[in-house]
Amino acid sequence: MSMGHCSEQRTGFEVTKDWNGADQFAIRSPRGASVRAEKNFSRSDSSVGLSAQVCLHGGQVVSWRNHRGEELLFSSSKAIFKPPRATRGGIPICFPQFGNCGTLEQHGFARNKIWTIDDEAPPLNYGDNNSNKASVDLLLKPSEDDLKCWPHCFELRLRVSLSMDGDLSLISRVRNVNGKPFSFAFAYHTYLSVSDISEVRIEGLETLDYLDNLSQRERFTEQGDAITFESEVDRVYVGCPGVIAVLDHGKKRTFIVRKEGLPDIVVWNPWEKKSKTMADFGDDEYKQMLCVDAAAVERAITLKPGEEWTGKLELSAVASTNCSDHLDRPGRL
Ligand SMILES: O=P(O)(O)OC[C@H]1O[C@@H](O)[C@H](O)[C@@H](O)[C@@H]1O
Repeated sequence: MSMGHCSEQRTGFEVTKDWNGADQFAIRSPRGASVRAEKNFSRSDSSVGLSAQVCLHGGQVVSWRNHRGEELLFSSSKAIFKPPRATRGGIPICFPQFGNCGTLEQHGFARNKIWTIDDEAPPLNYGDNNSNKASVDLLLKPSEDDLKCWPHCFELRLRVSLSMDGDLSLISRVRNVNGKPFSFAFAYHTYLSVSDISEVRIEGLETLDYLDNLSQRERFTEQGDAITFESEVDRVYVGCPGVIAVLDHGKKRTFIVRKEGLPDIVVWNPWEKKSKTMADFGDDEYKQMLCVDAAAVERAITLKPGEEWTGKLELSAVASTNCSDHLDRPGRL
């Protein structure tokens, strides 16, 4: 049975079974923060309090809970849990393609594959302090079938960490182990759970250019003070700052989205009409979700043989919608 990489900060790890009988890998940190990897997603009752769950199917984070045990990521009540299909919710990984911009399946194949626990994850050559975090390392390598449709040998590593404050971080590394350069797109397709989409606004994307997927990717410039929602939105904001805020006035909560190595932010809500055409969306559930994806979409990332790319997403949930709080990193929910 596969055991995960275990650093000295961790007090223990366990392999259990979920209610489908699939392997589930859990690590617990000294103050009880836990990150759990499951082979298949299940609606298991995740431990109350600070926690995150990661599926080996898709390398997908499917749950992130604050100290009160409140779920911070959206999952559809009609999500379909049958691999190879990605489940609707959490944080699917889009790689090596985003959307339908290429010859591969929508959003690439990574979200539909079974990843493995990475027993020997190389150290991050990157200023990430992993102390006081619970983390799990996952790995995806291409199968023979993957190589037939995307003939590039790669290693895609994902470290999912939960800090004692409850911040969730995802660090991905793509290494070219191929003889030739290759290019790819990448996105953390992050389904945030919100009270009601009409109560939500995004700050930090004002005045930026975006490609509107609802208008054949035509380029526009954002005019408003902040982004609010009254209809379907599907946009790629390009060249974004490293931190933006998603304010949920209904829940009096702010998500702080920090990113590195990922220049774009994709904002998506299908709204009522489109969500009704999607079998894995519950009635009116579009109101309870907002996808805010840290991404490299507008321009592909190119790696020469032996090169590695790193992209990081860090999410914090703050119990306030007072703008001035964002930068001060106040106490988490
Ligand atoms: O239904 P999927 O494949 O998970 O994609 C959902 C949406 O994902 C978004 O990120 C895209 O911008 C949308 O165009 C897409 O519809």
